[in-house]
Amino acid sequence: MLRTSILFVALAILAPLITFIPRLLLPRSFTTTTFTTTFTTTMSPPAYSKELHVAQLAVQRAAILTKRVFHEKAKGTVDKNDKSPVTIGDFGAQALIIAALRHNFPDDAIVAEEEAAQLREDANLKATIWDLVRDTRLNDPDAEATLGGPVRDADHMLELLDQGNSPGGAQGRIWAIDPIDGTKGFLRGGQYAVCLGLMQDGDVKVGVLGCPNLPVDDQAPLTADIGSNQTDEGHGVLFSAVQGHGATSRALTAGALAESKPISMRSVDGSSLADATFCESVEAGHSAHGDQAAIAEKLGITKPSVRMDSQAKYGSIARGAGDIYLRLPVKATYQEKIWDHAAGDLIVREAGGQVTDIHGKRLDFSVGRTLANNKGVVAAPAASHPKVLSVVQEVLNAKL
Ligand SMILES: Nc1ncnc2c1ncn2[C@@H]1O[C@H](COP(=O)(O)O)[C@@H](OP(=O)(O)O)[C@H]1O
Ligand SMILES: [Mg+2]
Ligand SMILES: [Mg+2]
Ligand SMILES: [Mg+2]
Repeated sequence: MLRTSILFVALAILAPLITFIPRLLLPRSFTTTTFTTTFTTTMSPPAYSKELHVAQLAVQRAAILTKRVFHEKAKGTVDKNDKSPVTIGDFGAQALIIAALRHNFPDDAIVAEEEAAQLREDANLKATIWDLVRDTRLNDPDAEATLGGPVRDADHMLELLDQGNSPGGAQGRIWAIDPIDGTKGFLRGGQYAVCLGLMQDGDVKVGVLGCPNLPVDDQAPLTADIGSNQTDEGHGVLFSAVQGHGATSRALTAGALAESKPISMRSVDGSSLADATFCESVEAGHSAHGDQAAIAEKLGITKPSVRMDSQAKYGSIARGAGDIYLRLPVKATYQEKIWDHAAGDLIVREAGGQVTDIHGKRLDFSVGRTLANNKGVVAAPAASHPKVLSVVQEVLNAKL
């Protein structure tokens, strides 16, 4: 009897200590939900995991729509005020992505490239885009439910499209959407990308790029050619990155996410640049081909440049299919748009690259809808970036 009482008293004294000491020893990321009774622990989810998941599915769903338009002869092209083209694919993809973001993150701000004004004045255009948006869904019911299911009606589609009008800036959570980057490539039958990035206080935290016309194989040689059979199973890549967690690629699907693989840039240092592959825009109006050729020559690069539309360039160098991406300004007054770079900048840096402007400054996403504080883009493996940048400056200074 006495022994049992002593045991009870000892247990009463020890029990709180047994539950308290392990809490002191565990890192803060562990939550001790039912610790006192069962000693089981659960890890808190990695940073931005929900945002990443929603972004990946939203890009996949939008890419289903863009692929349908890509394979049609009539892509419903209209000219925007700045004379650049926009298609029914751009509008439809943007509406679908904003619908998914609004469903999951109703309080977040959105900076998106397109707006609904032209659709409000053109009933046929609105109806054509609505047909596409209404009929596009992921073939996995859980994945589709994650995105909130179909858009309600054509008028709601217009309201969604116009919700990408945030001025951007340095505060809070802001998504950047380029529903089709490389619209000119899209129209030509070349590369294009569906792009989505999340910024927190002006810093890119999540980046996702859907590239329907890139080969799935990370090792496939870098080429502007998308292959003779564009519906080929071997095409379509989804690149992703979360700040501090590396970059991945996976096959782009029409339903649930495929398995991912980590990606990294090739290790090219300043002394091995002769073997490097550099890529640049197809459009001569978007970057200075002549300056870029002079830089490549000074770096001792012998292979011709690979010309490719869209942020597929960022994805391609991030997975080591190419090495350097140069985007030197054609016009001193042009301001790059944040949606043209947010996702790609993070994916390249998380894959072991460095991305700066021609002055060596990191791209600054905190000053509005454009990269007003930057000029041009120089992206390269981190070890060779200083050398590439010094040659960029040498060539540009020689012109002054
Ligand atoms: N003068 C210019 N200089 C640099 N970029 C430009 C430009 N005019 C348009 N662009 C941008 O270049 C993007 C395409 O890049 P790339 O040449 O790498 O394919 C376009 O995106 P959209 O196609 O989304 O409009 C557009 O925003
Ligand atoms: Mg455009
Ligand atoms: Mg773009
Ligand atoms: Mg675009």
